Amino acid sequence: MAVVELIDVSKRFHGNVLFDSASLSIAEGRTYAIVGPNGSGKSVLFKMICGFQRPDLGEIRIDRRFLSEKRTFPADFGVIIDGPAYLPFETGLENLLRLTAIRKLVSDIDVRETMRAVGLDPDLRERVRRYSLGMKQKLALAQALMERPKVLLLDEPFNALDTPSVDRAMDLLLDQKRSGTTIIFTSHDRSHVDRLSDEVVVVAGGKLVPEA
Ligand SMILES: Nc1ncnc2c1ncn2[C@@H]1O[C@H](COP(=O)(O)OP(=O)(O)OP(=O)(O)O)[C@@H](O)[C@H]1O
Repeated sequence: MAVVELIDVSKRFHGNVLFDSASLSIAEGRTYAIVGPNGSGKSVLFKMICGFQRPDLGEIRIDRRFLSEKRTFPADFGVIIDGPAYLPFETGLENLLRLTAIRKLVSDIDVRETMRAVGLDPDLRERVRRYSLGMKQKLALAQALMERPKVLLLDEPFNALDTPSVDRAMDLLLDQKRSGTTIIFTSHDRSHVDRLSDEVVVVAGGKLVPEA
């Protein structure tokens, strides 16, 4: 079964048609790059997959294994969409530990290890409010990866990262891919798309079209 399936999904805002009966099937263990110009609807697509926004028409099916018991949104996905809201007066580690305390799937040691893996010092006393753009992006990556989800939904995961940090993030995601994680991501950088993806899907004319 597909991990995520979009069936004839339509979505518009104030007459601006983003999706017009678009369909897409995401197979387990594959990595998909979603590409398209600014404003074409990539972030809206991700929000619809997560259940933050609803399609006007059509259906989005998520494999039941990834749905939490009482809810209909995919709790078991690791997600980066629109920089998550952190508590500005707490450190990066404190913010992440608040999140892992909800489900208790991983230990404090695991969280520290994930922070180091993305290039953040877990013992840094700096409050998140003082973080640079790149540090916030690393925190978002750590947040998405820390509970070792089987599906990653990453809107611009390499945004604001310097070259060594992009390489580090890329290696981490390639590791995830090798271990069978399903990844859906966007990037405006073709070299990132080529290095990471198995499939490229283009948002064009309201449809989701596999790149030839
Ligand atoms: N909640 C909303 N209400 C009204 N319009 C919205 C809403 N969310 C998104 N839009 C509009 O939908 C369009 C697509 O936005 P989206 O952020 O999905 O584009 P994108 O493909 O991710 O672009 P980029 O490459 O710049 O990140 C934009 O014109 C945006 O203004």
